[in-house]
Amino acid sequence: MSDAAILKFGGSTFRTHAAYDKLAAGLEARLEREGRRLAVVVSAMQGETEQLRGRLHEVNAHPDDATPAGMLATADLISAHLLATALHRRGRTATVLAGHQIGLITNSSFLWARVIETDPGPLDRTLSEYEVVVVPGGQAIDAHGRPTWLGKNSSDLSAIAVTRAVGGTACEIHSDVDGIYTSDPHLVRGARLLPKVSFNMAALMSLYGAKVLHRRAVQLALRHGIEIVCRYNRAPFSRGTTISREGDQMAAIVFNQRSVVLGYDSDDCADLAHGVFHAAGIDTVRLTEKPWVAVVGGFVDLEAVQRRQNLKPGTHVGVPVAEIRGSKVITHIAESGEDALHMAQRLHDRIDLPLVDLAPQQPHLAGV
Ligand SMILES: Nc1ncnc2c1ncn2[C@@H]1O[C@H](COP(=O)(O)OP(=O)(O)O)[C@@H](O)[C@H]1O
Ligand SMILES: N[C@@H](CC(=O)OP(=O)(O)O)C(=O)O
Repeated sequence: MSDAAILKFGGSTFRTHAAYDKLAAGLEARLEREGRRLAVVVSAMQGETEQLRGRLHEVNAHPDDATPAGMLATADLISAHLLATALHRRGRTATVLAGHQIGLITNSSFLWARVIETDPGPLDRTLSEYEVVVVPGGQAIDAHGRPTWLGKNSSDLSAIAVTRAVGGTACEIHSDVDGIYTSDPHLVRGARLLPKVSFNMAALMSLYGAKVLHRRAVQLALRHGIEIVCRYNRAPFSRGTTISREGDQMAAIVFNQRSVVLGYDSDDCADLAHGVFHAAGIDTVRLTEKPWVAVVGGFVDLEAVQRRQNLKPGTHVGVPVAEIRGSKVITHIAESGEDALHMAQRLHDRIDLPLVDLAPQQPHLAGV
């Protein structure tokens, strides 16, 4: 077991090539300060994964799942090599462990794969040889050695899986925000930083589409008691939120303009659709007051998934905006992504007011 620190840097860290040297300088300072080795999980440069998806779709609009799984994660691999080479330029020993080398074995659900086996050997051995081991996020292989993808924005999940593999108790996740806020601080005026958040609250926020942390990463961290420390992605890497068992439950307004609510003819049809999406690893919430399912976070070829699974396609109802109060949630529905933004702002403006008659998961069609 290694005592390495586990750090993750999201795609927002890498807007230019110069960012790799800046980060290498920050990592070097930490190596000199602490003397601990570093396992660093990195995401693709911002926008690169979707550029690759665009290129793939130009050639085939409906590829099989194995092809994007093999192709999209190469963006994160390139990013990992750029960081390793920036460290080499500074005279540091660093190497990359790609998806087929890190010891994470998943099922064969190529685009939303689940880790079923972890071999700590490769990470432990490599950390004993190099000061920094760089791991591209999202990549793994199935039991046949075929490339699998942990899903959109899954580098957080890779980071927690790596922490677990090396027996670590904390994982530091860096982004262009220093932590979890009461709503998206780039879109909602007055959003406030939440310094201590419980796993349940963080998981609930991710489930409803708060982009800052991957839902399954929070779940895996909870299962293994791994504390998540959210930090800003530039020096001095200020620490904003800690997610732990001791964290607080509080109020938040969560929305993701890419999420969509689908309506079905009956509760049975909605339950079936929810089950099918869930089995495919796609994040959905069954809104129980009506036969509606919220598909969270976008990047799902809804048409293809529904056709392939022989589902009668759901009708487009709107965009969900979740009002979270502790463990209770009301899902409001906005007509469009733009509307969701205005609705989130109005809800956030009254976030400190007590809410009367709060019913869990009750969808509200009317605006607020
Ligand atoms: N409640 C929230 N708290 C903080 N950030 C949020 C929240 N909801 C959405 N976000 C968004 O999440 C973004 C960070 O996630 P992401 O874009 O995936 O970053 P990275 O590329 O670093 O992983 C922020 O820039 C912010 O706009
Ligand atoms: N290739 C991944 C990278 C990732 O996880 O992104 P981020 O850490 O920036 O959310 C993606 O775009 O899905």
